[in-house]
Amino acid sequence: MKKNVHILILSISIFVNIFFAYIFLSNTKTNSNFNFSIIFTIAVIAISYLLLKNRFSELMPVNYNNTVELKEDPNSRKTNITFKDVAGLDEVIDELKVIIDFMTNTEKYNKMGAKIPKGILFYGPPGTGKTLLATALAGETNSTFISASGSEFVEKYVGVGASRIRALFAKAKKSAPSIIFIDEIDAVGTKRNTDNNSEKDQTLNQLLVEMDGFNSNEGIIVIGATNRLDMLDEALLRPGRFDRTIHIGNPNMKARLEILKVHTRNKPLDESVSLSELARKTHGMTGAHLATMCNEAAILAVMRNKNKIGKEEFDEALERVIAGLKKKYPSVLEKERTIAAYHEAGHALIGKILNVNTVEKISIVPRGQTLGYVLNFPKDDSFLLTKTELKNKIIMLLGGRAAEEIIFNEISTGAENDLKEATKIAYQMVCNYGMSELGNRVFDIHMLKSTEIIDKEVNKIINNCYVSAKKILMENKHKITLIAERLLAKEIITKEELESLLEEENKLCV
Ligand SMILES: Nc1ncnc2c1ncn2[C@@H]1O[C@H](COP(=O)(O)OP(=O)(O)OP(=O)(O)O)[C@@H](O)[C@H]1O
Ligand SMILES: [Zn+2]
Repeated sequence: MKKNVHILILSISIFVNIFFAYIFLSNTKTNSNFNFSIIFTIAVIAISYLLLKNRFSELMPVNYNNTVELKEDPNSRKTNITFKDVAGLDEVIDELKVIIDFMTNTEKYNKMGAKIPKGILFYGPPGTGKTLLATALAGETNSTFISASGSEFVEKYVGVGASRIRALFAKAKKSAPSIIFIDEIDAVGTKRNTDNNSEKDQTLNQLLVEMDGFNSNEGIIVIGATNRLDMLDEALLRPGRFDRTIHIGNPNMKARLEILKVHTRNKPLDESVSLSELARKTHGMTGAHLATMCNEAAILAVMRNKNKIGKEEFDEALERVIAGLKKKYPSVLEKERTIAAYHEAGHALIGKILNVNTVEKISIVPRGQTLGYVLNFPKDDSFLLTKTELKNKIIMLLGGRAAEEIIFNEISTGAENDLKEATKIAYQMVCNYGMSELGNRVFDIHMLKSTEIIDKEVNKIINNCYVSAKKILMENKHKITLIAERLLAKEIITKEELESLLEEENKLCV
């Protein structure tokens, strides 16, 4: 209520109070008047008291009054962060542009009867910019950014998770256009139990109900973020809910350079600082690490009374971040990176020499559990594979381990998936395709009393293929080194780069 109205009411009630007190004192002789005066006086005093109480409580400091609602909710705000603040995620940003167009030109889509996704799910390692990207999307579309964390529904608000979800959506509708961002959505979104009764499941059910309940043209987009896509309940990923999933991975060297540029944008840098050199040295780091590193370097420069941040500060800041990382993932940065480079070079070189698949890209940018990978596709959609083609596949799969053995005289656990795949193909050759010395027949492994004869044939195939892999790589040892060194310097080699690298080498050898 407005302050002036309050004062007016108070004055009137005091005046009426005095007036009736006067009537009461002058009319005590008649009983009915007496009773009326008493009741009325008490009522007026009570009303005055309540009004006064409210007035005082408004004047009290906020923390004495625990029913006061925060006027400015820090979790719901307009933001001026835009895509200019997000670096190295150009492909993701391109994908999000259609959402921006929808939120800013809703009519155009409505006319065509086009439905835009209600929910987008960002998944990938921590610190890669998922929250930042969601905030920037709100900034670009001038939407209200409403954020919540999945864990707060089940930890902080035990028993009220479902109603918090309802409130979240109600707030979003009231302040549309808006973006609801639910970080750590896995805390509420993991697969449900069959009894559906737990606090988490009730919260998840409410989230599903709310997502079904709003219309995509109401100007609300829900963005979820998780590091564990595999743990989510499928119901969340159904059309009309989080039907777009976007992977946000660790940045490669080019992306790291862009991120460094963003985080040094308003920092005075000394000429000695080379951002590309820093991008090269920060392999395995996320955007969050890079942001921390730039900030640490700036703090060091202030402490040293410098007016510009120099190379020394960056080197020291880098060491601090790496020291933190090393504690978390011992030796991921140098030793494993080198092993990964030679391992992937082994796969790629054999793929190229035996013409197995088209090698599209070789990378040692860590992804999930793997430290590197060779992206390769079959040359055509062939339905049939020959025995030689299957064997060549196995040789290529074993090329990673063979390269490790040749170069380091030691093997690592990095070949686990390769071995699984190679063994699977070898079993199929023996049991399904009749491609072993056991003849042109199939075997149902579950019907056999002993798998000894099968295992023997499988071992023979694998061992022969491993010998072939080592032979090929030994004959081309300098090429493995060439590819691995390029990988260590650039992290990613494209199909074209691999071709010209090997061509140059061939010319030199002629
Ligand atoms: N691509 C990027 N461009 C610029 N800055 C980035 C980028 N990625 C991360 N950062 C910096 O790191 C900070 C933390 O990133 P953010 O919180 O968005 O990561 P996240 O993926 O949401 O992590 P989490 O999974 O831990 O919530 C950002 O505020 C920003 O300073
Ligand atoms: Zn491998």
